[in-house]
Amino acid sequence: MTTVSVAGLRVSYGKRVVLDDLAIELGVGVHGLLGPNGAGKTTLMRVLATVLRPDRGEVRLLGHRTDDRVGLRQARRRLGYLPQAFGFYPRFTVREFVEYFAWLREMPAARIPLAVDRAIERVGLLDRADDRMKHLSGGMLRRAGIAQAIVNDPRVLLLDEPTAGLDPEQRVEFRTLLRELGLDAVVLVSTHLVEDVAAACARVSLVDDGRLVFAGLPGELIAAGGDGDSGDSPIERGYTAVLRGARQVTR
Ligand SMILES: Nc1ncnc2c1ncn2[C@@H]1O[C@H](COP(=O)(O)OP(=O)(O)OP(=O)(O)O)[C@@H](O)[C@H]1O
Repeated sequence: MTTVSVAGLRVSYGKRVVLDDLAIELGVGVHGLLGPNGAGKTTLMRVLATVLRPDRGEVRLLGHRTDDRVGLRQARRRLGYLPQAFGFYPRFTVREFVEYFAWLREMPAARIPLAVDRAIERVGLLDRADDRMKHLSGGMLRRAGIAQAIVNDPRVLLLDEPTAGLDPEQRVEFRTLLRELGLDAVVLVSTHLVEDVAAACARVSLVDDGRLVFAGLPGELIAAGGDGDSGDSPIERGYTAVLRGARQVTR
């Protein structure tokens, strides 16, 4: 079942059009979002997270249109979002930080304490729950960010470069968490680590210069690559082959 659907999406910053007539449909499961620097991944995430209003196009989250006030509020309650860069009050503890997002997403007060501890536990930060945010390492901050994104048990979870700064052990644990979350939610993960996609994503989309140039199974992306394509792994070679093909078509 499609739970996120975008059609005819156009977004510009000033005169620069960064997403142009983009359409994408996502169902339950983990989806990887790949693309070069500046391709428009974060912009797409921000539109889906309802923090950036598109110039035009239709965005539906869990059946709700985001240009409708009532629908927007309903969708936001079931949304989780880890931005690429996120702010926080440095004196908040990890627990206070996650609690704050539970409250923002209008969770029933009685459910918050358990949900907060569960989210912190799932990212492996329970032993640091009472530490102030300003005392965390970069990778720990990222994990606190993931905890706030999942605290409301979201049906649509948007993670913008969640593995940036995670050590290899944490990255492996995070992939396990992703697969768990993807059992009953739409999870969209943007990353530059093509290997994360091969390991944890059921489907993959590739954006280049504001356009969707590939959507399919990781195996299909791998199959697109050949020995002559650059890359250290089969999926990296598929990635460069698809980009090269898309750029030849537009020239
Ligand atoms: N606030 C902004 N104002 C003006 N231009 C912007 C703004 N945010 C992004 N852009 C431009 O929009 C384009 C798409 O940026 P976006 O951050 O969505 O790409 P990305 O695929 O997430 O890149 P990266 O992999 O480097 O994070 C880029 O050309 C970028 O310079």
